[in-house]
Amino acid sequence: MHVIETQGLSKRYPGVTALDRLTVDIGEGVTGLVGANGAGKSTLIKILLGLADATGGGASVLGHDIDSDAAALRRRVGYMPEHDCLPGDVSATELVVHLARMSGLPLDAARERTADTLRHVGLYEERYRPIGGYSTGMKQRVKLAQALVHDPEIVFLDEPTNGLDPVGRDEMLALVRRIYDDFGISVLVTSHLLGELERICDHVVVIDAGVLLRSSSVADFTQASAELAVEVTGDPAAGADALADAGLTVRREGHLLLVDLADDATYDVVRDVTAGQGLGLVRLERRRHHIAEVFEEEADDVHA
Ligand SMILES: Nc1ncnc2c1ncn2[C@@H]1O[C@H](COP(=O)(O)OP(=O)(O)OP(=O)(O)O)[C@@H](O)[C@H]1O
Repeated sequence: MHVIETQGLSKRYPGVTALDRLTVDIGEGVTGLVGANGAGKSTLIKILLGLADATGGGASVLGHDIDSDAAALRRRVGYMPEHDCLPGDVSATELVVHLARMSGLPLDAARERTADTLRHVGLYEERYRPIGGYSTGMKQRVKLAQALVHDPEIVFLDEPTNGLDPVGRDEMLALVRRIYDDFGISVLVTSHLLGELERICDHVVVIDAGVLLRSSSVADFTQASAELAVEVTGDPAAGADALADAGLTVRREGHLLLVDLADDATYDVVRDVTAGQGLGLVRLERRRHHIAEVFEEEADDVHA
């Protein structure tokens, strides 16, 4: 089932085309929306939420048309905006309870859901202190909590790792993944960093200057290459020579030997040759691409 469908969706500002006839279907799970700054990620989210009007084409979220059925749609979605938009003089608890009530929850349920959600995102005693004194990481968690408190079926997270240090990024990415794994809530998450999305997403949509470059599963993006990574104890140069003598195509990358994988017999040849040379085999694995490499290759093709 598709949770998001767009057909020829466009958004033109005077002098700028933020989205250019975007047609894409997005299924359940965690989907990454990737693109450089200004690629049109926030614009797409705002249009899907009904916060901005498209200038062409159409879209639906959870089967609701974004134009004719926007109120019903908004009851079922959560939104974490990109920029800092939190009032500094109220606590996380006060803010999230307030927003839960605006989403229609009775007071008792709003309080209970707020406590659960803030605990889930990792805010504990601090939740009673004014938000103005929070770190960036804590503010991002409050924004995430308010997107989840009314138990939506899909959440839009706009650059949730923005401004976080590496540890904070890892924690936030783990939280994002758990939104789907623990609660079955689908996620559309944006980032300009391909590498971080490949770790947590099932599917990735890449846009550039408002144009769809690619939409595919992360597994397709990172499909195994026809190359074996071999690591041996001892001198890698000797290992490379011996493998080449055995008829394999080998190149060196630091201490790794990269061997063209002709067929399954290549594994046996590597094992026998390294054993014959008295080299211990530390690693023998089929290499996987990283999304960033694939993306760079495609970008090179486009610009060639
Ligand atoms: N209200 C607006 N008026 C005019 N141009 C706009 C407006 N909002 C966005 N744009 C332009 O549309 C393009 C897409 O912007 P958008 O914010 O969607 O990109 P983004 O991929 O989310 O990037 P970022 O991560 O920097 O926010 C940019 O060129 C931006 O300058």
